[in-house]
Amino acid sequence: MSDAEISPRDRLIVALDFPNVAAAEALVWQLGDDVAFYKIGLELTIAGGLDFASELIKSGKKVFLDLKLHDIGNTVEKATAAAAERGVSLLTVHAYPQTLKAAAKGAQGSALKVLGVTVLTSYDDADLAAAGYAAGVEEMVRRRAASAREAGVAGVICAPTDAAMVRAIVGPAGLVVTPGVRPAGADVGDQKRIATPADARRAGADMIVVGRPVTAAADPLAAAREIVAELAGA
Ligand SMILES: O=C(O)c1cc(=O)[nH]c(=O)n1[C@@H]1O[C@H](COP(=O)(O)O)[C@@H](O)[C@H]1O
Repeated sequence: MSDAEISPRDRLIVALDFPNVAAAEALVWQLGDDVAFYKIGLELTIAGGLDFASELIKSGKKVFLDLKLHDIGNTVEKATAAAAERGVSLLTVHAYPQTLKAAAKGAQGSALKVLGVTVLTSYDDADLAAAGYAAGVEEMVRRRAASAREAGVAGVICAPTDAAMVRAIVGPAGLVVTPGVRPAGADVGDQKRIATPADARRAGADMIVVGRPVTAAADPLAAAREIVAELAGA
């Protein structure tokens, strides 16, 4: 499917960051046909989310398994192959060359798309310095996006504020997915590098990941619909 053929609805991935499957299930039921793509991350995975991922896939939804893998090559390769076996569409690994190459190998021959996490959207230059890195966010994002391209994974996760720069590195075929998305006026929470859905899309994001602005909204369905409408207009 070419980029132009992806509908605005399919560009929204809702993050099911819940402490149990019942809460995630209730939200999916509430959002109905308005949302087709869900992200299952660390919290829900630990609380039974893997079986729930299989159920979602069976019901026709797409699943992004956000495990942000980072380990020795053999472990990453086998874990990626296991995720592919489960039928999830997307899987995250941290964008270190060894890890990316192992994940690319594990996904070989399957429909699974591996995304390399560049620099977390909750990090700024000071956070990288505190972690011992000499490079700032921009240099690190550039380096990691290039590593993802060189390893041959499907794409990257980056902040919407980095999307244009990343697009230039990964090219038109690379998948650019951006969390850290906040509709105008929404609570920022722990995110530091953010943009609105329309700005993320205009900067070159193929898909956006949204959690709390939908899951914590008084009316999650209305919030999701507004985001899809904003994407459609961008
Ligand atoms: O890989 C991710 O999805 C991710 C990468 C990143 O740099 N920042 C980031 O926020 N995320 C995830 O995206 C979601 C954002 O959630 P909200 O801040 O509630 O919209 C969370 O599930 C995060 O785990």
